[in-house]
Amino acid sequence: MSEETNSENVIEVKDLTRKFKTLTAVDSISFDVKKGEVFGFLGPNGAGKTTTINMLCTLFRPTSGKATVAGYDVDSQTDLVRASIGLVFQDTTLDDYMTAEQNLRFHALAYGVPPEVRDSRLKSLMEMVELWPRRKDRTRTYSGGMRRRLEIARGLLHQPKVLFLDEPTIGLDPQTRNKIWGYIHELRKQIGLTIFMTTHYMDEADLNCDRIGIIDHGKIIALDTPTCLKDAVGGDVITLRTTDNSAALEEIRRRYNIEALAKNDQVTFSVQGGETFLPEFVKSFSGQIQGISLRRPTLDDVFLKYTGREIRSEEMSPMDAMKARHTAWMGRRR
Ligand SMILES: Nc1ncnc2c1ncn2[C@@H]1O[C@H](COP(=O)(O)OP(=O)(O)OP(=O)(O)O)[C@@H](O)[C@H]1O
Repeated sequence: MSEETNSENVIEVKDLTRKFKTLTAVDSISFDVKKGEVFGFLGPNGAGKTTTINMLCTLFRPTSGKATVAGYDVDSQTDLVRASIGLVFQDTTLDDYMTAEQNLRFHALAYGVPPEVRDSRLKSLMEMVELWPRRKDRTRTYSGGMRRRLEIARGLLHQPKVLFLDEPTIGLDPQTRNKIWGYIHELRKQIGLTIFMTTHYMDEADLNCDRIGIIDHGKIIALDTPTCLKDAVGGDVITLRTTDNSAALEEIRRRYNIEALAKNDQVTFSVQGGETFLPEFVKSFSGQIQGISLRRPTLDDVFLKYTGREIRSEEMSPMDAMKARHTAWMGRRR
């Protein structure tokens, strides 16, 4: 029996925590995702995105806290949660020696898709991801982009309420990335599917997500629509290079009461009405300006505002990330 508390929310997360020995990978996070939303989970490598997805998909048990997906508890109603979700992970989980169609048929059997709808569903999903003509080919002959598209089709075969996508566009060419976003938006429009996805790509999240949660060191540091997150940066972003950046920081603080950030030989700060501020600033600045630019804030600026760091500054090794994901896929609930 569903325990849904708010029919609008397809995912509800309260104080969810996951520890690995002494490391707290996810640290008491709380958020909700509404039906039909494209919700993006954004953060640097090792921030806790995949661990969160793994808990919501019932692959990892929470250390503490609670989460429901489609109204079912991720810890005590795992089978019901699994039947309600589709999964697409970064690393492929297709069987290379089967054809694309066999991979999908196998999934349909495993998920108990009724035989009378199996063929028509399979065809329409393979057509959606433009792989119907290649259905008889073994997936080991598929490109990375084709595999990801097939995995999306497979994840939808049992008509889940939520599709979880872990870095769905990582490593793909721009054309395939656009296609994948096209499918996601189409699915949301046609069947009101809820999408929960993780990404490092700030620009994609900005363009495509209804709301974004930014996670860092296991904690959600900001959560809102992309527009509201960027508005909170406080205006236009000015980036300045001078011969003496500490003197520049001091002058900006003294004259404008703004705490600028010095990073990578640059000083960054934000102001309202950048177009009028900039010429006035250049005229009256007492130091030597080597370069200056003005732009609208991006989600990178949002991350910088809340953490004082750039999102790409901390990278977990690819091997580390692969190991974590492999462990999850082996299905060991730990
Ligand atoms: N199975 C595991 N055993 C031990 N530590 C783990 C395991 N899985 C993840 N971790 C650690 O938990 C932290 C969060 O990892 P997680 O994979 O959730 O981050 P992420 O934000 O998804 O990173 P990425 O963007 O690289 O996928 C990292 O420090 C990672 O090393």
